[in-house]
Amino acid sequence: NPLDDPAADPFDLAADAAAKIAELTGVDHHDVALTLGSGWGRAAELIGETTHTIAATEVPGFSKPALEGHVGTLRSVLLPSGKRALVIGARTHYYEGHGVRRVVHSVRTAAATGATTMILTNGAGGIKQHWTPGTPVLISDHINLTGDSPLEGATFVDLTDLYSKRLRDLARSIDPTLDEGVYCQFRGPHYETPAEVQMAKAIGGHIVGMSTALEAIAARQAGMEILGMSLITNLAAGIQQTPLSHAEVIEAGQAAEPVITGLLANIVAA
Ligand SMILES: Nc1nc2[nH]c(I)nc2c(=O)[nH]1
Repeated sequence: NPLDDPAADPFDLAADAAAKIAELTGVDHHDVALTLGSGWGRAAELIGETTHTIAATEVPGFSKPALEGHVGTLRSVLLPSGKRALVIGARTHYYEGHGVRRVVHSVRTAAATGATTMILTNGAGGIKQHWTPGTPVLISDHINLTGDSPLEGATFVDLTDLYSKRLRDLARSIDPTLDEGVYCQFRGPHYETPAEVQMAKAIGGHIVGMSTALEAIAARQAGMEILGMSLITNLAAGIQQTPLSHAEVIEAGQAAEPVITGLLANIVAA
């Protein structure tokens, strides 16, 4: 992967990726980009007409996803409004150990296609007791526990209102029952111990996951407005009395799919 070359410029590679997407789709500008996390995979079918589907491996800097449940494609979707959405079904997780540049390449590429709104979705563990598996929640802020950053050098970027309150209010105007919470990104790939979940709770977290925070920082650096949403597919360790299982996670995501993809379709159409 060209991003593995320390001498490579990640922004040049994002521009190359955007040019490749334009070449392969004939679409030279996208307005909004969506990253589909566990359980959100079907959203592209509901938000508009998918006119082009590209294998992510055909685009510079993207790689085959390590996680089943993630499709390695990029899709250009024509929205009812006539705007264009770039749907990223090829998320690289930080726990894959390929470095943070690979994790945020899709966001930088989306910005290079012209997108000014970045919608980051994920599957995550819930700390609030009343969140049952299959509950979608808005991300109000994050706590980055990775100890890493996509920003390099003296790049001091403000992260106030990182998860746009305007877009959260828009989402709530569509579904007033939507709750929100602070997302804690752990490195993973292991799930948290009950003690780590209690730590996350003690420091003000409501959601635990293994993605999103680093992508959001890169999206802010690119000047994008960000909406983050988590599908609570399990209660975090210790909050729920039974052990976590990946199978349970996939199952809860599938059950919630029609609800959350309809929500996403309405938000994007607004
Ligand atoms: N860190 C973390 N990530 C997750 N992703 C999903 I789906 N559930 C979890 C969880 O409980 N913890």
